[in-house]
Amino acid sequence: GELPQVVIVATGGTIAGAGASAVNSASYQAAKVPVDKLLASVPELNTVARVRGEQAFQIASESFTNEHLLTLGRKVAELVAKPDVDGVVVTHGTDTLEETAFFLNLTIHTDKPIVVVGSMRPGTALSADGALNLYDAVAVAGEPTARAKGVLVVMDDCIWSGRDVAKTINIRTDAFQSPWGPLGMIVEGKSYWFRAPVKRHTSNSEFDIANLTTLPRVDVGYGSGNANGDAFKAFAAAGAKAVINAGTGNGSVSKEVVPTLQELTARGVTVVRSSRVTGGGFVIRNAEQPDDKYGWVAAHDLNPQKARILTMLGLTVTNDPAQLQRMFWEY
Ligand SMILES: NC(=O)C[C@H](N)C(=O)O
Repeated sequence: GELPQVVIVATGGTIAGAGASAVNSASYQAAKVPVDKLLASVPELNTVARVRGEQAFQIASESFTNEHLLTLGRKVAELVAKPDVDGVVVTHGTDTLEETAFFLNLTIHTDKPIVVVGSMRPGTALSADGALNLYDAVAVAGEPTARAKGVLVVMDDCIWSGRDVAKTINIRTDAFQSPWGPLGMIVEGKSYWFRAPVKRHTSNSEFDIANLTTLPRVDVGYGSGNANGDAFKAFAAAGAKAVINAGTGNGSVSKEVVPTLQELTARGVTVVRSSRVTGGGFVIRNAEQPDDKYGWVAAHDLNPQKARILTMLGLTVTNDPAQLQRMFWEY
């Protein structure tokens, strides 16, 4: 039959990176190779889809801002609205890829596949992983079976939900993991599915960025031994509308920090309890801290950086902690 039409929106990252020599797998410059060159370097893409590229940005993903998220979101929404586009691939640095994937998962109202992809090694390196990752991502984006599953992340032969996948190691090609496992595998251009997300996403999301020019400021404070509330106070003083506590363990909060967070709540700053546990924090309401009494929100299984994304979007709708908590259960 006819090949699906897939648009590749390039944002930079290591998948567009270049090093001085083939042994440079870790020392290189991200965001160097333009999208047309990237596409031309993998001619096999043309066997799974009719592809064209658009250069949205050329940046390393650690420098992604809220403005980048909004601009990218609008670009992707515009593309999926076109009848001649069957799917979209976003190439992205891996450092904040999980945040952008979750953001798109919550804001693009479509059933068409949107796949976010990156690489751990630049294209100039021995055993570069970008070419196969890109081929896999394009194949998945052109797949009818990938529709209505939310925004996907393809890395290292695995298909993940953009909701809960996260970068868990920065020096191996199997960098991305989710506590709940991959949704499927992509092998030789064919998708093999095992499960589908049950959380609200894309077509079924209540969030709308069409008329937004900014997102509310939300900052993340990190929990550790000997913690204090100074960073949270500074965030609030600088204008944060919400703070995420990247808490220890179950989202626990040091008794040194609790009074600061209570004070912020009293001043109208939303407090969200997440967990710094990398393999999968799981924060339960009113466990560790009395959230009902304090008016706090539990981030459930969303890591602090993903909790920031949902909190920003939630605050565009409401700052009622009960409504925000509902969102953390539903998305
Ligand atoms: N592997 C990568 O893509 C890392 C790079 N610093 C980035 O996120 O843009």
